[in-house]
Amino acid sequence: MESRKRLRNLADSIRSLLGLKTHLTSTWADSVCNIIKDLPYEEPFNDYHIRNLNLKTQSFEDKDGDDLGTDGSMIQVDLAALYADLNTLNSCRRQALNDYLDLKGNIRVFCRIRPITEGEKFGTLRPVVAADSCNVLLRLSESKTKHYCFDKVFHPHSSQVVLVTEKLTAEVFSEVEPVIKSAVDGYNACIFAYGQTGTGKTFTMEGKPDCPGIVPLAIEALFKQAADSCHSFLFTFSMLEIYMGNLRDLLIPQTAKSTDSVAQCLSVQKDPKGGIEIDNLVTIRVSDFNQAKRLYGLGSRFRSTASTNSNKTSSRSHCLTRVSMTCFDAPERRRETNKLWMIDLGGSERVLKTKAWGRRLDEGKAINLSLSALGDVINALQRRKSHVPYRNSKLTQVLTDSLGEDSKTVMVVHISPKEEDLCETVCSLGFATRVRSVHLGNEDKEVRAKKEVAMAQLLQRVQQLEYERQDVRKDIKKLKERLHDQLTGTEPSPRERMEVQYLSERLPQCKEREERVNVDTAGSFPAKLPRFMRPTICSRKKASLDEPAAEWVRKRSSSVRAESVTLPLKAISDCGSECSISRTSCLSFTDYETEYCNNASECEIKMVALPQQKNPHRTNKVESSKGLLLNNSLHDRQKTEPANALTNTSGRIPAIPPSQSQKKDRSFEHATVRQLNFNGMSNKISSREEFNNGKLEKLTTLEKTTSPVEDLAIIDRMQHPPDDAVKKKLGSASLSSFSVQEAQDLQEGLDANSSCCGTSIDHAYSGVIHRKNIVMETEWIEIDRRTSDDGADIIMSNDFTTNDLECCDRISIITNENICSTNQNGKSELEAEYENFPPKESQLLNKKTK
Ligand SMILES: Nc1ncnc2c1ncn2[C@@H]1O[C@H](COP(=O)(O)OP(=O)(O)OP(=O)(O)O)[C@@H](O)[C@H]1O
Repeated sequence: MESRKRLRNLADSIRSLLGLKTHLTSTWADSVCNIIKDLPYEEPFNDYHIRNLNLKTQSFEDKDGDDLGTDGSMIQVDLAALYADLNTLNSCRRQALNDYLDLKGNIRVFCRIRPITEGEKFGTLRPVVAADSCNVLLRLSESKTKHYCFDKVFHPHSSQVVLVTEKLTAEVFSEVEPVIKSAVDGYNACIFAYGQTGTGKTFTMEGKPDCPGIVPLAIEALFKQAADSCHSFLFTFSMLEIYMGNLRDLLIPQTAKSTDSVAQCLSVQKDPKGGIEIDNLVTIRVSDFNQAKRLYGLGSRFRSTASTNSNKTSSRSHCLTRVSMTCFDAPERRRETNKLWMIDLGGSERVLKTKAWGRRLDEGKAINLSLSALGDVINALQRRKSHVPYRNSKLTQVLTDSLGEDSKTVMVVHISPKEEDLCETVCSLGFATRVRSVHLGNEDKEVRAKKEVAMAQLLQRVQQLEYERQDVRKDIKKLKERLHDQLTGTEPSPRERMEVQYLSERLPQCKEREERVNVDTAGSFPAKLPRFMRPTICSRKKASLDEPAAEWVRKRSSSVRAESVTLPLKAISDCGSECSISRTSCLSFTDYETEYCNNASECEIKMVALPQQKNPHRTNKVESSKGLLLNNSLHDRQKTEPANALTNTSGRIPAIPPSQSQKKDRSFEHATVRQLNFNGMSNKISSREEFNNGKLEKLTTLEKTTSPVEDLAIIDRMQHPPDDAVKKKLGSASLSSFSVQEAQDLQEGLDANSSCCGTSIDHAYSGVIHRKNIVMETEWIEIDRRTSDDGADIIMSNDFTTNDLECCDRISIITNENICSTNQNGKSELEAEYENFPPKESQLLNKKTK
């Protein structure tokens, strides 16, 4: 009876859709229905969409019938129920988290106290800071103390990563994590590291290889949580610095001169709806954590740092790392595209104390000015002022759409425990209090205590929901496997049968929970909270609890959606990759090789795909090859510049492949840098350079191929100083970077431009963005990008770890003429650097951290 009614309705619908005037017969409708019913069902069963729910209903209805009660359809029904359950849990978790953050305040401020370092212990200094979990006590004098309150205080011994019950837990990061969850839920978010120079901002954000900081952990968490959700996300990565009020893209080769147009073409644009976009900022699509982490490593290397009186490797700019995420199939998210900003702010400093002058002074002033502007903006937001002075600095302009009521912000304020830094500590804590004060400042103790209880309950609920989600996901996985077995005809094992049995018993509980939650959300949440603590209409809207609110969110989201298109890239289309372009520029970051090149897109970016699999017959050719020279130029500007040493390539010196015993012989490592590099690369390429008539000459010869990793490890261990001849050469040499495969390609007359890179610092970077993304050098050269007093960017050296070696298929040598720029003592920076050779272990370690 029911099905007849449906058929009649269907006939009516079809008729009205087709606009037919004649009445369609039920026989015709029957036959259409049969056709529809017989259509193959192809769509993968991978989420909880309405289709599944319909299927569920239909299957339940048909259970009484004959043919739909099969195992396969039952599993599908169960899966649909589980997906629905997961969906419910997701919304509950999102809601609980938002309530929690509402109570905590959208701007949370933590304080981290730097430990006293080894050197400081032996001075006359004494710690002036005492702290408990939320308070900092500052001893201003013997009789006077000052008290500051924060959302959380990290003691000097608070470790970045700790081992708790055999599990690594990130102490600092765990406090930041709720913001990451909000980012997955579609909120814009900012995480700042603020503080006096040398107090550990970079340590907190970047960390070290053995104790990663907030940025790597946050990116990892983003990917994990996105994978755990039922949605598909598209992530893009960008990195820039704000140096002396100018935006610089850290993911494109930094030009040698800050006056270069490439360095200045980034500009902040605001669309009519308030969304902020940075024109020409390179945005690289990343599909997993490792890709993003590698990019972060690359960007960090190009950051402006310099030695100051306060910090040997002081960051002279604000470093902004942006991860944007887009999710099209989750209308309940706050925005379709949202951003997570992680910002390592430049160190605030008192000019009088640091005795900075010249460029260092200007940098310090620029940093202080923009920090002050940031404080003004956050303060205006906290006070809910009608005017928020975003336009007062580039930093706040860039963050306009990510700092505000509708965003989440965490600021970690860093202070030094030293007595001599007391003034700066007072300033930093004053800044932090100003940022935080209004939101929670005037609460009395009782109110605050109630709030704490409510927050603890909410947090507990979030955690509990998280566990439940994990359970459901496990169940889904099992059922999917079972379904797969069904489809492929594999017999279930007794254990699998038991699991399925168990799951079908669990499903009614899921349904129960769904109903319970529906009742919960219908009323106010959380019911036990006093009225002032319950979510406002606004926050309920934010949490998408009310249907009209969800509609509103959807409308809004279109306005904040980033302009992003995905294009198949010609050069790599064979490999099925894509290039995602944001506004003017965006790179897809796949495992294929990527190079920057002058004849590429508008922003001079070229994607190059080199064959991943080596052609076996090439090896022979390589063995027989002699005297190969690789040279390339990225920019026209550089093409016309005669300064590049690699253009002076007339000389040819036959390279003698070292014997195995030579490779292991440490004395062999005393040879010239380049020789060492390529000989180190498993005899694949031998390269020599010599000065002939005052000109640098370079010769590279391909030899035999063996595994590169093992031999490269030799380079890693080298700690010998360069000899005099090398030092001399470095004064005017340049950069070269190429892989064995590229050399082979060249040998076969393939595209020379795409096969190698490198004649200047820019090219060093092209060397970096390659399949394995490593620029490698000899141990005694470490990368440390500095900006000299005359504005030239200097890459002093490069560092790498043994882990890097494992995925290395490219070597770069950075020896740039800019290195010659002199320091205050009239010595070249490089010369000054070499005075310290051989570097002590501690020096190396110290440098590697930056
Ligand atoms: N919590 C910590 N534990 C161990 N070492 C730390 C900690 N915080 C800072 N350090 C060390 O102190 C030194 C300075 O730290 P860092 O470079 O991160 O300071 P910064 O605030 O970023 O300075 P700047 O603003 O000048 O860039 C580094 O050697 C770092 O390893």
